[in-house]
Amino acid sequence: IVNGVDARPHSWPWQISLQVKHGSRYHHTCGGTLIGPRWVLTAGHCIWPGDVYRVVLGEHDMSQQEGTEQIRDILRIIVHPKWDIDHVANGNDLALLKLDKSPIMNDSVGVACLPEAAEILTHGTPCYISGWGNLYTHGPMPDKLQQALLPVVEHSVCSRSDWWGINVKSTMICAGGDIVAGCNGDSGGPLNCLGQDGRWYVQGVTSFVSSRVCNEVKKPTVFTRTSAFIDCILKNYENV
Ligand SMILES: CC(C)C[C@H](NC(=O)[C@H](CCCC[NH3+])NC(=O)C(F)(F)F)C(=O)Nc1ccc(C(C)C)cc1
Repeated sequence: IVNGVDARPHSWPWQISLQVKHGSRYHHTCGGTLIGPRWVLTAGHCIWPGDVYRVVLGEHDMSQQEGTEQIRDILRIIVHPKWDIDHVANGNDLALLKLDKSPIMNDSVGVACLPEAAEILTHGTPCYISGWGNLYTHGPMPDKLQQALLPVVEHSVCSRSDWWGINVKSTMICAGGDIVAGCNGDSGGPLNCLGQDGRWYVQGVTSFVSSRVCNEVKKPTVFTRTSAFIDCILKNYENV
């Protein structure tokens, strides 16, 4: 996250770190959201066939053992059937991970709320992006989870030709701008938006930013709109 701040530890208890195995060590590759006792939602572009992953929950400072971390292996990975890594602008940048067993729910680990199917964010809804992505383009990863308030950019603006144009679909949400933005490593993480009921809802899954600079003017961060995939998510819930 570019121009974010350290999150208060465990204030986004559904935020997970998706870690990929290289040799004998695992390292953070993407964010994700715990949406059920044994289910994590992340981005399709985070999953590479043949790689081995694990999920770390209750994480805050990656450089410390804080005693709140819980590590789980993944039983099953379901990438959206229409996700195409060569056509990120087509959308469907989602994957579901089934954990081998549920983590212990406590102050540091909890399940996120998902929006109603087809729900559209009202203009000006406060949304925070969270993640351990780069602090700036080609910059370092932070140790501590970062967060930033991202203003939602309505579709009519985001799809202007000098903004994202036709690369942004109605199944996506744009948020942020030339100050705050997601960056490499924030992929798959949540866009946390405050609901009318005072609860936080995960309205987006971090998908892409400009390939030139993470916080490029008129290229806000683009998220997969979770409310467009509720039926799809729930269908998998029951079947696997
Ligand atoms: C150095 C990084 C930041 C490059 C940048 N990466 C990204 O935006 C990757 C997702 C890449 C998927 C496709 N390979 N996502 C992220 O970094 C995230 F913002 F989610 F954290 C990118 O490729 N962005 C991109 C690629 C294609 C498009 C087409 C829609 C034109 C737009 C942006």
